[in-house]
Amino acid sequence: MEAATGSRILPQMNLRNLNHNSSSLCPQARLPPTFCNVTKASVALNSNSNDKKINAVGGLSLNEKIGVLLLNLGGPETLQDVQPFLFNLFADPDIIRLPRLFRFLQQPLAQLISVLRAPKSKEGYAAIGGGSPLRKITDEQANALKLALNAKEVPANVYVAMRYWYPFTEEAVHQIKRDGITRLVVLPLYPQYSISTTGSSVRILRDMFRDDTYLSRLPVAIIQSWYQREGYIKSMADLIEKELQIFPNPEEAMIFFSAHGVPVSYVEDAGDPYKDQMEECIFLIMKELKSRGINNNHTLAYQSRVGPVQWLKPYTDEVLVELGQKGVKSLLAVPVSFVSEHIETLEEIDMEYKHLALESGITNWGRVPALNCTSSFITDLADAVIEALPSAMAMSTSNTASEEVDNDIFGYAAKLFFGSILAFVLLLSPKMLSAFRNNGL
Ligand SMILES: C=CC1=C(C)c2cc3[nH]c(cc4nc(cc5[nH]c(cc1n2)c(C)c5CCC(=O)O)C(CCC(=O)O)=C4C)c(C)c3C=C
Ligand SMILES: [Fe+2]
Repeated sequence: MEAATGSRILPQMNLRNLNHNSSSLCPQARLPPTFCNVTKASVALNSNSNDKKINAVGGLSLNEKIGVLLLNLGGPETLQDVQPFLFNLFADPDIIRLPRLFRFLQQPLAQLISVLRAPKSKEGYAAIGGGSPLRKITDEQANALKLALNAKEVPANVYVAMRYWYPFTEEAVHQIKRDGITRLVVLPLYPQYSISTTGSSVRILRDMFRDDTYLSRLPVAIIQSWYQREGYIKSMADLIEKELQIFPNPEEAMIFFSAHGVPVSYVEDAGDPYKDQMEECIFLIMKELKSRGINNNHTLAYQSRVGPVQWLKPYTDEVLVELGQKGVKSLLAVPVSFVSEHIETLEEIDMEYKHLALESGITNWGRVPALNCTSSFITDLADAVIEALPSAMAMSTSNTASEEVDNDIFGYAAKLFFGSILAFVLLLSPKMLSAFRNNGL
């Protein structure tokens, strides 16, 4: 079982500094073991007496019908879609994290915030052509991945499951059932794990799978994060190296990693490993660049904050101004949380941040494109799928992470207390609500 135990999808298990309350939970974010430990999962496969005919891919049966489920966020395709898309996003308890007692406020709050936010979002989508390119690019990535898997003699169907817009996760899962898939790999298109992205999509998958006879028996492997994979790191380094060549003095350009932010409370209270994984990811990309003789200065900042709470710092807009004031003249922006072009690269970075940087004294601006269908990257995703396949096992029906956390009386009391304050602030303070109209306060 070399593919499962030696897999490069496992090293994230070694991350320090993660917040675990229970040894039976997954280090990524208090998930049940089924969702994280592919090494354990491989035991289940070995004990499957139906696997008589064995093929080259980690001892799989030749009769397997393999599926790959790509998880992504989704985006509005037209300006009319923007408010309902935002409603779906803010109605997600992994995005607006209310304590249980206040969950009844989730939908009314989502309605309110989506209506308040829609004008600002619409402006952004209008500036990039009237809608998100995410569906088109994700479909292209799915096709490219299918071809890459075929080239490696692993025929598979590749499905796209969006969290907040079409094609919704439910549609993809129904298609998987209709196609009679017998083994599934779940691959989030987020290199780093966050409760708000991969965590949220996996939570709804788990709910769907638990309640369905066919799905609850389907062997599934979930790749929680893959930012450490050599193929991904090298592909990112290739893009950076190429883009640096465009600067008049490439060695003088500051490499500016701009990651999507999350509220600080995700990391500090809920144990989101996102920040640790992001920092390690940047370290690995810089190490790869150094091995190629590229020793530019670099920095990491967080973009796209929404609402009246503290997000991960430093903030991209503030750092850009500071760098300009300090005399940095050349800057290469590198979006690093996401592998497709989307509103936050095409509008926020290419328009808003570029404008701010030039205004602050930076004269040479560059931006690394998103990986999209870069062939070395797609080939690496295909390898990740193949390595994960042998470890697929049926999803367990054990308690969900949130149920376990909610059993903690002190956590519950704290949630009640902070929840009351949050509800008060959100519902009674129009000033705070206005924060959702713009980025941050
Ligand atoms: C309010 C909370 C939000 C959290 C937490 C969050 C985390 C998060 N998001 C991405 C990637 C994407 N976000 C996108 C759109 C988007 N995200 C939020 C809010 C949060 N994101 C909003 C309100 C929106 C809508 C756009 C806007 O109004 O600013 C998208 C889709 C972009 C598209 O082209 O349609 C992506 C992708 C990550 C990686 C992340 C946490 C790590
Ligand atoms: Fe987002």
